[in-house]
Amino acid sequence: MYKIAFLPGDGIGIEVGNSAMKVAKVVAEHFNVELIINEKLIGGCSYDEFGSPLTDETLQACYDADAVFLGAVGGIKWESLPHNLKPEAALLKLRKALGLYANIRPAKIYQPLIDSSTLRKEVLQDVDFIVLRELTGGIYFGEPRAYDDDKGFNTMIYKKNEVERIAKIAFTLARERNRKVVSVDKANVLEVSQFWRNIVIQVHQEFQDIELTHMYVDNAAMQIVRNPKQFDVILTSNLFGDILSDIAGMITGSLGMLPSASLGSKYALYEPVHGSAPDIAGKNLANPLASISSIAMMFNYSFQMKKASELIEAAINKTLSQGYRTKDIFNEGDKLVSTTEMTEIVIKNFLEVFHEQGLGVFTL
Ligand SMILES: NC(=O)c1ccc[n+]([C@@H]2O[C@H](COP(=O)([O-])OP(=O)(O)OC[C@H]3O[C@@H](n4cnc5c(N)ncnc54)[C@H](O)[C@@H]3O)[C@@H](O)[C@H]2O)c1
Ligand SMILES: CC(C)[C@H](C(=O)O)[C@@H](O)C(=O)O
Ligand SMILES: [Mg+2]
Repeated sequence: MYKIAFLPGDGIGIEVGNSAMKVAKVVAEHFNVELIINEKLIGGCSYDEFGSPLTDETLQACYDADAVFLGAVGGIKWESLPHNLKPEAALLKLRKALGLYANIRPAKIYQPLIDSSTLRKEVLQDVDFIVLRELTGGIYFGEPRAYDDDKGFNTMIYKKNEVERIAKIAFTLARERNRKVVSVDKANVLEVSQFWRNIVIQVHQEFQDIELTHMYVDNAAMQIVRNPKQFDVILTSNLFGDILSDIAGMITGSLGMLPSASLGSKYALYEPVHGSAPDIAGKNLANPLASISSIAMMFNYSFQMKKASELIEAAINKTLSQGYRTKDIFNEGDKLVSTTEMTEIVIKNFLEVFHEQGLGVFTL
């Protein structure tokens, strides 16, 4: 039995969150696992209901769960609230409270989408890398921070143990992959980045089988678009990782394709990389695949159900190879479908790949 804290949030978070839960239920049922889904408010909708974007009740539901799924938070309606009441503050507080310092954002090209990107096919073929973003430190959390009529400031700060633990994760992940880590920083300008680089080099002493290189963040942004195949694991700080992972999103054709896992020593949260997309919210247009793929990561990392995770990914691939596309990845000749239709087709394909593999009575 596994407990999921389900926080759909705002905008398309609700639509793609529902898709994710539908898939999770079907997958669990077929693997003979009981899922208990505990739905709670977070973000703007929580502010509207309780005057706070993150309540103790929601936080407690996350502490009590085996895994958290979050849709997205934010929207125009809440943009002028004070910083601590903004929907986004809830997400940051949640990440910090759960100690989710390691954010894994895989950028992998789904073969059927190779012609849908704004980038050329030859550039994209075989691209498969991870942006490993430090998630509970850096400028997102540094003090002091404030603004008034004359000035605004934030503090980019990293402590030794924060860099050490994320660097260890990077090298460990690389060991299971192609054994290459590029640490991305701005050491030519920022002291905090020089410190980051020094610590990464120190940690690397214990991982001599892994190739370590360093790259400035401006160059890295360019290299991801120029030649993404060169990357295996990109290790970077909170702010740089936020920006680089959206760039990496375009490799997959759309932000709506990019999943993520945020892990700490005790808790785990899964969410699509994209936001609440106010421009398409409530129209059944959103691409649910980033969320469904985040569910695949949940089954893999939190429930240790690798087979289930692989079959979800196989179902996504099959759906795409059949030509089904939401609007964000649609090209002439494709079959245009809504969020809910895409979800139903992925579920149908999951059932097919499940039975094709002769897993009719799969028990863990
Ligand atoms: N994790 C989160 O909750 C999260 C992440 C990013 C942004 N946000 C918030 O979301 C709000 C909107 O931010 P934004 O517009 O900069 O970023 P966004 O990711 O919401 O949208 C950027 C663009 O991508 C499109 N898009 C995003 N996800 C899509 C999907 N699944 N299917 C199809 N198209 C998709 C949108 O329509 C939009 O054109 C803001 O309030 C922001 O703070 C939240
Ligand atoms: C909504 C915002 C707080 C968040 C971030 O900046 O971390 C988002 O952009 C993301 O990438 O998860
Ligand atoms: Mg972001």
